[in-house]
Amino acid sequence: MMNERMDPMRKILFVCTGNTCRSVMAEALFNHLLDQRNRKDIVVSSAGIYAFENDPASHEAIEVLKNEYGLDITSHRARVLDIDDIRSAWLILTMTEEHRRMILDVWPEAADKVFTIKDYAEIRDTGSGISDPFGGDYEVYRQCASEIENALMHIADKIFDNKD
Ligand SMILES: N[C@@H](Cc1ccc(OP(=O)(O)O)cc1)C(=O)O
Repeated sequence: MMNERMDPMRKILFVCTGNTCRSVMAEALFNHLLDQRNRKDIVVSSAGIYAFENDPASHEAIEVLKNEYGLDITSHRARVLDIDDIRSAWLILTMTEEHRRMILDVWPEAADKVFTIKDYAEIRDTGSGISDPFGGDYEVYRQCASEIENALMHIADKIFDNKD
């Protein structure tokens, strides 16, 4: 992986399919974690492999983040992953193995910085993916956010412990 001393702002990019549910929640939850730990050296963003540009976050994702975490994602607008994202990212965390493979099919040069979020968090439970909550109810989204949050806490510990 790129030596972080080359760029004081490390960019972490979360990727899902539509950039209206999982990666948006991951972006907001990780930003929240960074605020809590007073880390200003990491920039977070998100994108989707098949996003419809400018779609807002899904209603359920907005409600879950507001009610369960006090976070406002109403200003989010979906966007498609592009080459600039790939080049500028220090770390790219995908929701599923399929997302990871799709990225590497197009940009094999990114192999050393693309991981599924669960693999990078070293969580080995029921498979390596965060399932798509699209079309599910509030509880499905609440569980999805909680699964993402758990992975992100492991990732924050890993990044900060190893890189300080
Ligand atoms: N299934 C949607 C696209 C979509 C897929 C997944 C999805 O969830 P996420 O943002 O977590 O990838 C959002 C939107 C459609 O066909 O309109």
